[in-house]
Amino acid sequence: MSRLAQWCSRVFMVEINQKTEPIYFALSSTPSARNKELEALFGSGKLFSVHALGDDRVQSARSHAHLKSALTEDLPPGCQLLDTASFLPDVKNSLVRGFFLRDNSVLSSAERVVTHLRQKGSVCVFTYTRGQNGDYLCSDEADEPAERERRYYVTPAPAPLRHPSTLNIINSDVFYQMKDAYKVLQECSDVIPESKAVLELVEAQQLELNSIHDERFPVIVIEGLDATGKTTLTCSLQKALGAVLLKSPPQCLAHLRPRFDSEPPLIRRAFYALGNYITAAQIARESSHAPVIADRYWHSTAAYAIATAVSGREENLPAVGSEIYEWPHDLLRPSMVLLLSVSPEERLRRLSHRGLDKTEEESQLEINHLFRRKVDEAYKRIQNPACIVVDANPSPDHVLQQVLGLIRNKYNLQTPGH
Ligand SMILES: Nc1nc2c(ncn2[C@H]2C[C@H](O)[C@@H](COP(=O)(O)OP(=O)(O)OP(=O)(O)O)O2)c(=O)[nH]1
Ligand SMILES: Nc1ncnc2c1ncn2[C@@H]1O[C@H](COP(=O)(O)OP(=O)(O)O)[C@@H](O)[C@H]1O
Repeated sequence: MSRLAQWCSRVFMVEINQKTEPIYFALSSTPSARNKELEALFGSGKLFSVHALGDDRVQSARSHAHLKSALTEDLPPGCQLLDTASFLPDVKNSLVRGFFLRDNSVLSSAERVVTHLRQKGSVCVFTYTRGQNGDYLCSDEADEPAERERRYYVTPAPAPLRHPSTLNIINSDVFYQMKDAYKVLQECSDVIPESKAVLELVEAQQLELNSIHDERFPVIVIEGLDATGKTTLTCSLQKALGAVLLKSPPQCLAHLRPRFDSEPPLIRRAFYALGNYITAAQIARESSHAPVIADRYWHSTAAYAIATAVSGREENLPAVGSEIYEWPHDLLRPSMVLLLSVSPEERLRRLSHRGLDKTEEESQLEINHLFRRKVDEAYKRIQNPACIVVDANPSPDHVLQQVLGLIRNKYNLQTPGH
């Protein structure tokens, strides 16, 4: 069966932008009635869909990232590059991300770029052309000549029940067992040697964790977007409670973060997930003799991963109660998670005062209110434990007293010297 024939069971989703509904279409051997949405999408010019190929999930993830930068760099002005994906409706792990090219340039120069990529053999390219009766046809240059005689028509497809971007989240964007994240970095170790260092640190900490059982003192996690006041509050709590201050990712991984922050989500999220397991071992050790304050933990990892993976509107997030928001059963659970909530204006004021360079995701937060809203909503949907939202707009001391009150109400924690 030709590759194009194999893709006939799939639905394609093309996102014009983050605010409008995507356009869905499928390929069929029979033409369909004309459809204004497809007319708007296919309109005029040369059209291609391009998907990176890879022998395994690590190679596919990295090829997709390289393809995006290659297309962004090489495509001439006049070409539109749209995020696309193909999937089997409501089938987990069936999502294949790619790009849809609309070439309105004078010299159809996108075709040269696409042909070059196809010749390198690293991508799957479908070409869309307008038929005599005004319908649209799809062809695959890589198909055998005999196969190319077959005609595949673009036909409208209904929107699926679950937004396609939620199909691959489990164990590609968010990990629910250490061994699944561990496996991703094992698969990377030949192309990313630093993976070995991370795996060695995890093994060392896990050995230690197995020897620690009792957790006598509370473990309080402070969560929130950048510049909501986590660092300020966690330092004050450390002093006020005589607590041990930890963070995720742990300090022992700090020098490796830039390396993994430059990798696609599959690898980056596995790195952060393993960072949480190392932090968990440190929490288990320290909470046997003192209260522990953690600056970020699994809520950050899951919320940023989910908000990044789920494209389009906030409504596309997995529904409240979804398994996607469930805490990993093999990850130490904190006693309390406090989510610092600050108005967008106050947060920007603090960010500008802080003057530190922002991570790529924080830069995203500034230019993309939609992304920020999705991170915030994902934080609040995570269960077991759920976050307690704290108004962090007031002064540092007011926030500290508010949080100390919450902690003391729940635990009989005395301030040293009181
Ligand atoms: N800590 C942490 N950050 C993550 C994770 N996934 C994505 N990120 C993003 C969220 C933020 O954009 C950035 C946070 O980096 P840091 O943890 O170093 O926070 P930083 O100390 O820079 O800012 P902060 O003052 O803690 O908000 O990394 C994760 O699993 N853990
Ligand atoms: N409650 C607060 N009111 C006003 N400014 C604050 C408050 N908490 C922190 N800040 C200031 O806001 C900036 C970001 O605070 P920080 O603790 O680094 O946030 P985060 O760790 O969440 O990124 C810093 O300049 C800090 O001095």
